[in-house]
Amino acid sequence: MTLLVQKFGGTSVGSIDRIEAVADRVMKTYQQGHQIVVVLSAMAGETNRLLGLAKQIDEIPTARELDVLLSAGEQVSIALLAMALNRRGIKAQSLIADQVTIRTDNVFNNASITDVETERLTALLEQDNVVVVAGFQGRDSDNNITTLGRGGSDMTAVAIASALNATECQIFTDVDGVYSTDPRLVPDAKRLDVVHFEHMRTMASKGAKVLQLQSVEYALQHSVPLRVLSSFDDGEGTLVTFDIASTSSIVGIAILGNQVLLDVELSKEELQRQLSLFGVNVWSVTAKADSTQIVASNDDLARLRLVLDEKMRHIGDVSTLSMIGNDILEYSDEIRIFLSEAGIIVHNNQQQTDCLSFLIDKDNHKLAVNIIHKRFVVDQQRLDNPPLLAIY
Ligand SMILES: Nc1ncnc2c1ncn2[C@@H]1O[C@H](COP(=O)(O)OP(=O)(O)O)[C@@H](O)[C@H]1O
Ligand SMILES: N[C@@H](CC(=O)OP(=O)(O)O)C(=O)O
Repeated sequence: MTLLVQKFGGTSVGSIDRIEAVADRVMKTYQQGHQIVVVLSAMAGETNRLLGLAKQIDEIPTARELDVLLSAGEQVSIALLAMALNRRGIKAQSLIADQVTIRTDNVFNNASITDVETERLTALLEQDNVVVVAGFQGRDSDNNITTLGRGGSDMTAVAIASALNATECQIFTDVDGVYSTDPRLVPDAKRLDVVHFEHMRTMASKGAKVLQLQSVEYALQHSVPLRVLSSFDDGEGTLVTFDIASTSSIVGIAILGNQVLLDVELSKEELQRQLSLFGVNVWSVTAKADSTQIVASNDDLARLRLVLDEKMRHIGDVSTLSMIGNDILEYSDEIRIFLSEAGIIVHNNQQQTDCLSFLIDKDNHKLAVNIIHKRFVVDQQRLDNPPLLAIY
């Protein structure tokens, strides 16, 4: 008998019909003789709806109360799925994180899991229950509700899979695996059968939101077998693996959107001091002649305004385009030329061993990712693997 942890994201449980479809899928796996812990996100749009309510009260709501509010979304979806399974004659119980217990540190809104108790999960599994656990939430050492940061249900699933030594942690979502780039932006994107953990980590850190970054890092550290699958269709999905199996040097392209480029009339040192004092994280800090440019998340704009006030000027909405793979640093100049020929301005660029990143205007990111993907993924793979000549 194998033990599987199956996580279903917001779109996969976005309506009663979708929850019924998840129940059918879970029932099928259960009837094949597997033990299953299901981890659910809130129904699609629900976390944002709750966030919107909070912002009507306060643009920067109290962090503790925000977690009490946002964690409510997952409590709804787990109860509905457990009911749907019960109605099918399957024993199922839903548990919020506090009931499991899933312990975290005390960083409200962005907590890290420190420990998952297995006693209650194991007891329920041994009594043939499907256990349906609320993702995204935990409990700190003072008994407060915490949440794990956006996309945090992936983290819940991986931590439970690790604690229970599950055979596989399966992340079911609205695409049928990890692609060479976001298939919603690039119709030509290719599904990867396997992707190496290190590359997956870089892709997640650069905006490929199909897996949450912390969950990939946790799975890597704790050797949790991880697979991304479609909750809509059957198929093998993408296995995130420790073996290096990729034949081509370029693995994929990630886009990190929702960023702003800001110019601040402060020295780099003074700005960094202010940011760390107020605990605001920014992605890049570049000293200019009389000011400092930073790239930050749009979500932090209200807090940055509070800290920096009139010293801060909003230059524009930007995105980071990153190409990930082995031995790719040699492509840097070629990509810059290619982008400039397409009329796309590169505000800044960075490189690390397996990744090249370019900061571009948000309005250009769809065009940029499409042309870079065609030139460096589709055409390159054609060159690497020419089609065999047909012999008649
Ligand atoms: N390289 C990629 N491969 C697959 N999907 C990607 C990639 N990059 C971005 N995505 C996006 O990730 C989405 C799935 O993540 P998310 O919306 O968080 O799902 P869920 O609601 O199931 O947690 C896909 O719909 C797709 O648009
Ligand atoms: N509901 C949370 C947690 C989550 O993981 O959601 P999803 O799996 O839909 O990305 C969020 O919206 O961030």
